Amino acid sequence: MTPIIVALDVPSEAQALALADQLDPQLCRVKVGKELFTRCGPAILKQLHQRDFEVFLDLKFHDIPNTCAQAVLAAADQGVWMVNVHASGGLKMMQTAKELLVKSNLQTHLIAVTVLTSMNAEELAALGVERSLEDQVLALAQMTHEAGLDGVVCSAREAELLERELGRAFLKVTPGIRLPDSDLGDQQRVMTPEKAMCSGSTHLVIGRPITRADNPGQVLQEITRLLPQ
Ligand SMILES: O=C(O)c1cc(=O)[nH]c(=O)n1[C@@H]1O[C@H](COP(=O)(O)O)[C@@H](O)[C@H]1O
Repeated sequence: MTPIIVALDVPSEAQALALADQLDPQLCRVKVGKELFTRCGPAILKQLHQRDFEVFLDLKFHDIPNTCAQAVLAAADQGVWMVNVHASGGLKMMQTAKELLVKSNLQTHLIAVTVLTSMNAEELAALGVERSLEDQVLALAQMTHEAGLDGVVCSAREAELLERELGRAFLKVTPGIRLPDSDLGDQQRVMTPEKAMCSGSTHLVIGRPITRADNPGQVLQEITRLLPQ
């Protein structure tokens, strides 16, 4: 199965479906994030499922344990393949969400965001975090692992460290993927798709390099060809 997840970061159902219709569900999964979901609601998930896409619902929940767990359950009840929370919500928040999924017999993958790929070491320090960026990613990933979640969102730059410390089976879902000629945009910790896969990423989240291309379907095919088999 493909490691590529295309981020459908567009403001309407029509635009999301027009984009999805240019992508092959054999070559990628899709991600519905805060912008699209807040505009379209769960209807967009149904439309994407009807087109045979597996969906990562990226709403990055971060709340008290009960509220977060119920939101994760609500997401999983829509049949999504993956859902995420912020690891900085803490061990109890993550454990409660995982326990509710297990109790409800739902197979949805639950992962946690460590340090956003748009952040650099200075910005992290400005939040009052005294550890290095890598140590903070590792500490949050270890907590996520302890809580029994399936993996983390991190940058590909930390994937090798996490594979060493937490194993291959623990998912490393890495946004901040850029082609050599892509604009960085707001991303800071970036890597190319091939390098990311060789560094231990298990999944690549790719938005603008595909969605802003003249021919998104063709760029998806080209990236697929570049990946190690
Ligand atoms: O959870 C995420 O998906 C996420 C976490 C993170 O640390 N960084 C990050 O960029 N993302 C998401 O990944 C996507 C990256 O999009 P592009 O920068 O356009 O490739 C966006 O939809 C972000 O919301």
